[in-house]
Amino acid sequence: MSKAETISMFDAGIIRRAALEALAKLNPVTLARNPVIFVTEIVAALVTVTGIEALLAHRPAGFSITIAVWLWLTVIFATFAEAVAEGRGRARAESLRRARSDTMAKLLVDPRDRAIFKLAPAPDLRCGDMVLVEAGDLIPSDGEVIDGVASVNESAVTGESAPVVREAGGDRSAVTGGTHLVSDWLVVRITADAGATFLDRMIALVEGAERRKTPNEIALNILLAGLTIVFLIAVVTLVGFGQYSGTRFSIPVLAALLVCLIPTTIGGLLSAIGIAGMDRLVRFNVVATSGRAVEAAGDVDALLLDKTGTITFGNRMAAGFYPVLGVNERALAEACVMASLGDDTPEGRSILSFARDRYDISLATPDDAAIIPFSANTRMSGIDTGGKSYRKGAVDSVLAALGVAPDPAFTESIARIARAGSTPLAVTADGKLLGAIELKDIVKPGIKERFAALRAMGIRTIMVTGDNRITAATIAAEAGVDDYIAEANPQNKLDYIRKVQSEGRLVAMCGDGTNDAPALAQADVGVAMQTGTQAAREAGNMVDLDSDPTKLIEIVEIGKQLLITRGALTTFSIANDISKYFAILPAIFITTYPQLGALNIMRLNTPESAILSAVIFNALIIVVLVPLALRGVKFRAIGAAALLKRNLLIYGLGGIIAPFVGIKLIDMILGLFHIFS
Ligand SMILES: Nc1ncnc2c1ncn2[C@@H]1O[C@H](COP(=O)(O)OP(=O)(O)OP(=O)(O)O)[C@@H](O)[C@H]1O
Ligand SMILES: [K+]
Ligand SMILES: [Mg+2]
Repeated sequence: MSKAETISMFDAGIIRRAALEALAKLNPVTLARNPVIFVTEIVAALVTVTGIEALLAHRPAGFSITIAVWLWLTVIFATFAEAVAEGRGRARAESLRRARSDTMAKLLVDPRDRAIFKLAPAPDLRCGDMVLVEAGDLIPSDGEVIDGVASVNESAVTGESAPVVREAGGDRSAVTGGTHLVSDWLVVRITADAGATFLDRMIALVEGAERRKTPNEIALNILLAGLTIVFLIAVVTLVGFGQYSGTRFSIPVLAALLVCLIPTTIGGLLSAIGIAGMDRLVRFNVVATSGRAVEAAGDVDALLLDKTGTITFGNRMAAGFYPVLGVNERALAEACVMASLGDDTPEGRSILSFARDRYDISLATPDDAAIIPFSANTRMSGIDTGGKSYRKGAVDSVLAALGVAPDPAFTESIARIARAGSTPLAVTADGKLLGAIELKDIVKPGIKERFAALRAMGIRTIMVTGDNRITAATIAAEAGVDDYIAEANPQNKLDYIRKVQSEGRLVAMCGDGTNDAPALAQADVGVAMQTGTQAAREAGNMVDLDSDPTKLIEIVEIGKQLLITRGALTTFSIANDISKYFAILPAIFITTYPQLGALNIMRLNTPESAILSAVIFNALIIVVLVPLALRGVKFRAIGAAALLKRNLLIYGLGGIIAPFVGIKLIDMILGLFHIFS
C-alpha cells in the first residue's frame, strides 16, 4: 500500500457500491445490533403498513406514505454511512491483496544445506518449515531469518521502497510474506500458517471483517438504547395524555415524534466513526489489531521506549577496543574475537569485522567450542573452548559475575565510552578482565522535537534500556526523554508498566526486540516496529510499518480525534433531538390547545408540514454529518478541559440551533411546492 494512495471521501465507485450495500444492511437480523436504527426500521415498517391500509380503504394516505418514505430514508442513510466507511477500507484491502501472491517456495530439507530444496506452493507452507529465499524471489510467507543477511524491498506492505536489511540474530530478523528479496539470500523459518500471515490479517482488518465493538462503543450503545426506551415510554404516555385531553394521534404522527426524539444521528454514525478511526491509522501506515487499542491511544499518559533500534538507529557497531593496564591491545582484540565467534547478533558480527579490518585477526570457530549465546537476561555472551572461557557483556553483569572491583583506569575508560553515548562491553578470559569494547550507535534525528510534542500533549516519555546508567543518561539527554530506566531486563520493563498501570494510568510501549515482547503485550497500546522480531510484532496490538517510534504522536492524535469525534457528534445528536421536540410538540397539540400557538415560534405552515419537516431534517442531518464522521473532528493540543468547553459550545449549541434553522427552511421549501401547506 502506498502512502501517496489516498482514497477520496467521495470516490464514485465507493459511493455506488455503498448505496447497494446500504440496502443489504437493512436486514433486521444484522441491524438489530444498532438499537436506535433498529427501532427506526420497525417504526418505518409500521407506518408503511398504516399507509397501505389507508390506501386500500380509500382514505387519505399521502401523509402516512410520505412520512414512511422519509423514515426508510433515515434508516438507509444510517446504513449508507457505515457502508461508505467500510468501502474505503475495502479499497485499501484490494491494493494489499495484489501484494499477496501465490509464489513457489524453496522448501529446504536440511536448513544447513542450501543446495537441496524442493519447490512447494507458498499456500502449502506450515509453521516451522524452512525455506530458502534468494535475490529476486518473493518471500513466500512470514518468518524469522535463521541464516544469512539480505536487503528486502517491503514496499508491498509498507509503501516504502528503500530496501531494509534483514538478518539472523538481532532485532531485525522478521520477514513478511509478499515482500521482495533484492540481494543475497536468507534461510527463513516460517512462522505463520497459510491464511494467517501478517498480510492476511491486515487485509481482514482494513476490510473491517474482524471489527468488534470496543467497550466504549458498547457503553455508548447501551446509553443510546436506554434513551430510546425512555422516549418510547414518553411517546406512549403522550397517547394516554392525549386521550384524556381529547386529542387523537395518528400512527404516523407518533412515529415521527418518536424517531425525531431518539438519538438517530449518533446511532446512524457511530460505527462509521469507529471504522474511520482505524482507517485513518492505516493511512499513517500503522496497523492496529483492535479498535480498543486505538481508543486507548487517545487516553495514553506515558510512553515507554527501548533505546537501541527505537530511539537510536540500532546498528550498534564496534568502534574501539580499550585494554586494561598490563594487557596489550592485540591480546584484547583476540579475546574479543573469541568471545564473539559464536555470537550471531549484529553486535557480535560487527566486533568480528572490526577486529578483522583493524587488527587483521580472523579466527575460525574451534570444533570443541561450547557457544554461550547472548541473552537479554544474562546480558552476556561468549564461548568455552580448549579449557578456556571467553566472555563479553554489559559491564555491570560481567563485573558481578567476576566478583571483583575493577581498577580506576578501567572504570574511567568505561565512563568515557558511556559519556559519548556508546555502549561499553567488558571482556574477560578465564575470569580475568582484559578490557572494554565500545559499541557506537546514533540517535535518530528529529526525535527530540517529537518528544517535545508528546510532552505538550501531556504524555511522559520514558526510555528503558538494558544499557548502563551513563550511556542511558547521555542518550536520554540527547533524545530529550522525560525519564529513563537503565540496566533493565525484560522483567524490569514489565514491572515498570504494571506499576504505572496500577496507578490507573494508560501506558503505551514502543519496541522491536524479542525481549520487548512481554512489555508490548502488557502495555495498553503496544506498538511494534515492522523491522522488529516476529515475537515483538505478535505481542503488540499495533505494528508501525515505518518503524518510527515517534509515530505514537500521530497514533495518539488519531485516538484522541476518534474519542472527540464520537463525543462531539453524541452531544450534537442529543441537543438536536431536544430542539426537534419543541418544533413538533406545538404542531401536535395546536388543534386541542390553540394557546400552544404561542409556542409555535417557528411559524411553520401547518402541523403536517411541521412534522414532515422535522422528519426530513432528522434524516438529512445524518448524510450531512457523514463527511465529519469520516474525517473526524479536528484535534487541537489545548488541554482536555478547554477542548471540552469548546466542543460543548460548538456541537451543543450548534445542535440546539441547527434544527430550528433547518426545519424552518424545509418547511418553507415544502410551502413553495404546496406540500401539506
Ligand atoms: N551480543 C552481545 N553480547 C554481549 N553483550 C551484549 C550483546 N548485545 C548487547 N549486550 C549487552 O547487553 C545489554 C542489553 O542488551 P539488550 O539488547 O537486551 O538491550 P535492551 O534491553 O534491548 O535495551 P535497548 O535495546 O534499549 O538498548 C546491552 O546494553 C549490552 O551491554
Ligand atoms: K433523532
Ligand atoms: Mg532492544
